[in-house]
This record gives sequence, structure tokens and C-alpha cells, in this order.
Amino acid sequence: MTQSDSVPPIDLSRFACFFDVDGCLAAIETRPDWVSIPENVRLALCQLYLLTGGALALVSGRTLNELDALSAPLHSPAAGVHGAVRRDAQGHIHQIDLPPSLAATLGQELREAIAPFTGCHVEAKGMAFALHYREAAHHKADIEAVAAAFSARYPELTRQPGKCVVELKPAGVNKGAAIEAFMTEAPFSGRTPLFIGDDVTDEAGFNAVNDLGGVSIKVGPGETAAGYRLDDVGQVHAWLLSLLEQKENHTMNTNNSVREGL
Ligand SMILES: O=P(O)(O)OC[C@H]1O[C@H](O[C@H]2O[C@H](CO)[C@@H](O)[C@H](O)[C@H]2O)[C@H](O)[C@@H](O)[C@@H]1O
Repeated sequence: MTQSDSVPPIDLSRFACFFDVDGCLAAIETRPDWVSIPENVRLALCQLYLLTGGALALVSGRTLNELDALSAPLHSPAAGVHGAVRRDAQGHIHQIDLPPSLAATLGQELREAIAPFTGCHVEAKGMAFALHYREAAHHKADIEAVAAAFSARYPELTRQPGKCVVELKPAGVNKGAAIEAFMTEAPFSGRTPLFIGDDVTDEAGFNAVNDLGGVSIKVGPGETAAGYRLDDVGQVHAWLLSLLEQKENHTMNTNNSVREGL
């Protein structure tokens, strides 16, 4: 798909908006629990949620609890853990779990496997596990080898590479399938999807949105299926806030036209 520097105008009354979190709404930090979304952006998301008639969802590798905490006071539909768990607009949870016997032992097995690699840590997310090496980049190949060994040993798992991380998630789960599921349901269905993300996990989302005739936006450099690009998290924030200004200007123009017609 051709890429352009400028994202097209978005008519919020016709669009369904899907947002990735880390590296998109929130700047990358050394540790996952150091991340935050600025208050003005969280409040802007609340306004966008209302202006899209509730057709707004976070689509992230994080758990739903973390997404709610990071985006408060927003409490929107969301897909967490790369789509393994999804909260629809009615608040119903759709979840793909690992077999209980595997889920019970996998975290400890992974912690033991990466114990020799100082500076690396396991993030347990229920049905998925992230092996982080941001603080020990020289262990990238070691962590990738551990992840490859575990996905070969357990066919229920698939690898999800990311920024200084390799995750093990349930096979068949991806962000594209989560977006497609939202798009079959109210209030998303019948709208044009927009998805913005920054990482390898977001490519499945870009492909799904492209197939649905929507707008896909990649944040930062790198090969992508997305049709548009923003340079960094700062540009994402500025663009989000500009969507609301665009809406305010439209409302003011409409009000003026109504007044002129009186
Ligand atoms: O799909 P996302 O919302 O982009 O989430 C992807 C993963 O993000 C987190 O890890 C990444 O961000 C951390 C904080 O900036 C960073 O320290 C880490 O190196 C990155 O990989 C999160 O910890 C994962 O659970 C998400 O899957």
C-alpha cells in the first residue's frame, strides 16, 4: 500500500477507532509498569469514544485490567493480550485460554529457563507470557532461543515478537481477528475501521483494516502494511487532539450556517 505523510480527514460519525497502547498512546519505557498515557490524551479518548457512538476500542498486548488502569477514566471495549481476551461493547468477555495444566506450570518453567540471563524478566498475563530483554539487549538471541524451544515443545503456543520482547501467546490469536470480531458487532459494524499501532503485533490489525477498506496508521519507522505513518507518540497525541479540534470547528461551522439560515 502507498504510504503518505498525512493521515486523511476522519469523520468520527462514520469511523470505528482502534488504538494500540505501548509505543502508540504511551511512550516506550524501560519497564512495562513505568508507562502512562498523559491526562489530556486520556480525556481526548473519552471524547472520541462519545463522538464515535462508542465505536472505540483499545487493541493491545496488555491485559484488560492494565488497559483500564492506563486509560482511566475511559472504560471502553478492548482487546487485550494480542486479542486472546476481548471485552465487547456490551461488556461481555470473549477469552481464549491455554489448557489449565499448561497455564499452571508455564510461568515457572519460563522463569527457570531465563534465570541465567540477568536483566531479563517474565511478564505473566494469564494465557500469555512476555519474555522481556530491554534491560539486557545482549541476551536477545538467548531469549529468542528460549521462546523458540517453548513454542516447539508446546504446540498450543505461538511466538509474538515485539520491542525488546518475545511473547508466547495462544496459537491463532492476533489483533486482526480481534478487530474483525468487533467490526461484526454494534456499534462498530457499518463503520469504517481505523487502526493505529507501532509494532509487529499490529501488522495483523493493519491487514484486517486494509481488507475492510479502512485507514491503517503505523507509528515510527519500519516495513509495514499500513497505509499511513506518524513519526512518534508525540505525533499520535497531536493528531488525536486535532481530531477533536476538527470536530469542534465542524460544529461551529454548522451552528453558524444554522444561524445564517434563520
Ligand atoms: O500491543 P501494545 O499495547 O503495544 O503492547 C505490547 C507490549 O507492551 C509492553 O511491552 C513493551 O512496552 C514496555 C513499556 O514501554 C517496554 O518496556 C517493553 O520493552 C515493550 O516490549 C507490555 O509489557 C507487553 O505486555 C505488551 O504485550
